[in-house]
Amino acid sequence: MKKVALIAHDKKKDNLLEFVKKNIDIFSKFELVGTGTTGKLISEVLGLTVKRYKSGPLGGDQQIGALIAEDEVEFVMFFRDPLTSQPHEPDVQALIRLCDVHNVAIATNISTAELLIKNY
Ligand SMILES: O=C(CO)COP(=O)(O)O
Repeated sequence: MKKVALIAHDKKKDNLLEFVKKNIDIFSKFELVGTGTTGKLISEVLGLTVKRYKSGPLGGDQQIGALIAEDEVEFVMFFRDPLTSQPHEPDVQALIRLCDVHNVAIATNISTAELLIKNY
């Protein structure tokens, strides 16, 4: 079973939390990985085991990108905040690029996430 990656920018964390909670039966079937703060929140609030990497601005997006490059990731939920400037925007773009390079599904908003999760 491949991993599922969970990432959200600060203003989108509640949305991701709500989405994972709503689909907890599906998410609990996967090995979950996430960036630092997102992973902590999901494991603390929902009680799921999430392997946490570094916080996004400190390299977490790149660590998740490395898992994608190793073909270890089934899909990515990355709820981005397009209205707030991110100091690590190049890392965000690199992660999305690697999803395209390796043909890994990535949902960057709830509507896409809803469609994606219907496959599972
Ligand atoms: O910044 C992020 C993704 O780019 C997310 O990082 P955190 O989960 O540590 O907030």
